[in-house]
Amino acid sequence: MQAQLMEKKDFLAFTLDNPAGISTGFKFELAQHTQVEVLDTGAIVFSPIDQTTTGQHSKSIVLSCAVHGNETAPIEICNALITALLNQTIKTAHRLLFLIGNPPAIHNKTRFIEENMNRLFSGAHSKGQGLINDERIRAKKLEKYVADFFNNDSANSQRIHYDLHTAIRSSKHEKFAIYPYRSGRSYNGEQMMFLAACGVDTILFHHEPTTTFSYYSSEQFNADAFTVELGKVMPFGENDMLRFEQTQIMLTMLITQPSVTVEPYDPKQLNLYKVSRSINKNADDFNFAFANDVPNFSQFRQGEILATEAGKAITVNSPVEAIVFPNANVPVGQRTVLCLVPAPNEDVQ
Ligand SMILES: O=C(O)CCC(=O)N[C@@H](CCC(=O)O)C(=O)O
Ligand SMILES: [Zn+2]
Repeated sequence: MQAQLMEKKDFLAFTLDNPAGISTGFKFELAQHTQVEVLDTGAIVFSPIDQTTTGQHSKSIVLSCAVHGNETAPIEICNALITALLNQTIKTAHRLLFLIGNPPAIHNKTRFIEENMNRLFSGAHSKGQGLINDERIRAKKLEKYVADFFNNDSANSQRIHYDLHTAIRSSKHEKFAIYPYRSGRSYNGEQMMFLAACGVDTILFHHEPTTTFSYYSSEQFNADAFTVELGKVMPFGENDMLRFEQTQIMLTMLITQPSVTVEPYDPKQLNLYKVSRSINKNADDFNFAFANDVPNFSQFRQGEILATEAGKAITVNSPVEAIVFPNANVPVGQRTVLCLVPAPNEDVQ
C-alpha cells in the first residue's frame, strides 16, 4: 500500500483507488523529520518527528474536504498540500490530519450518495435507524479519526479544524466561513483575521448547535473550527485555481511556520453576520419565492415573502434579512435556508 501511495505521491488518487477503505493502516517516515500515518482511505496524519520525541506540538490542525463529494476545489487544495508534504517540498511544523470525507460521492460527482454527511456528526450517524448507510458509517469513522488526533496532542496545543467546502450558488461574498455556535466561549479574533488573510472576509456566527463536522470539533474538542466556503461548486478541471491562491499560500504558511502573524482583530475588515433563524422544511410542497440564481447573501426587506409551504407564506421578520444556502430539495425536517442579520457586537477576543 505504501508503494502504491508513494509511486505517484497522490493521496487523492490513492483514496479514489480504494473508495471503500483499506484493510489496514500503515506508517512510514520522510527523511527522519516527519512521520506519516495513513489511517484509512482519505485519512492521513503528518507529525514532525522531533516534536513527537519532545511532545512540544504547538498546533494540531485538521483540514477536511469532500464531506460533500462534488465540492472539488477544496479537494484539489488539500491534495496539493499532501503531495507537497510527501514530496518534501514543504515540511510541516505541526501535527496535521487531512480527511477526504466521502470518496464514493467524489466518484459519483455528487454532494452525497444517500444522505448529506454534514448532517450526521455529533452522533447523528447512529440516531434513528442507526448506521444504515455508508455515509453514516463514514461519519462515525471520521469522528473517531478527529477524536484520536486531538486526544493525542500535547497539553498546550492549539486545535484547529477547517472543514473546506464550496457552495451550490454564487455568492455576493465569494469566500465565507460559518463559525459554529460556541456556548460560553468567546470568538477568536486572530482566527478570523487569519481567515481574512486567506481571502475569507465574511463570517456567519451560528446561533445554535448543529450536526455539522465543524461543530463537532468545536464542541467536543474546543477546537477553533469553521466550515469554510471557498467559492462555487465546479467539476474537477473547471476550478480557476488562481481564485484559491491566497488560501493555498496561507494554509502553507500555517502548516510550515511555527506561527503566522496576522493583523490585529479589526471588524471593519470583515463582513459579520449572525444567523437570525434557520428555516426548516416541514412539508413536501416547500418552495422559495425567489429564483434559483439569486446569490447567497441577497437581502430581503421586512414583509417580503421568502418561501411558501403548506399554503402559508414565510416572510422576512426583521427590517432586513440576508439568505444563505437556500435549498428546497432537502428531506422534510432539514434546513432549507439560513437567514442572517448584521452582527457588529459579538464577543470576540
Ligand atoms: O451551498 C449550499 O447550499 C451548501 C453549501 C454547504 O455545503 N454548506 C455547509 C454549511 C455547514 C455549516 O452550516 O456549518 C452545509 O450545508 O453542510
Ligand atoms: Zn459543502
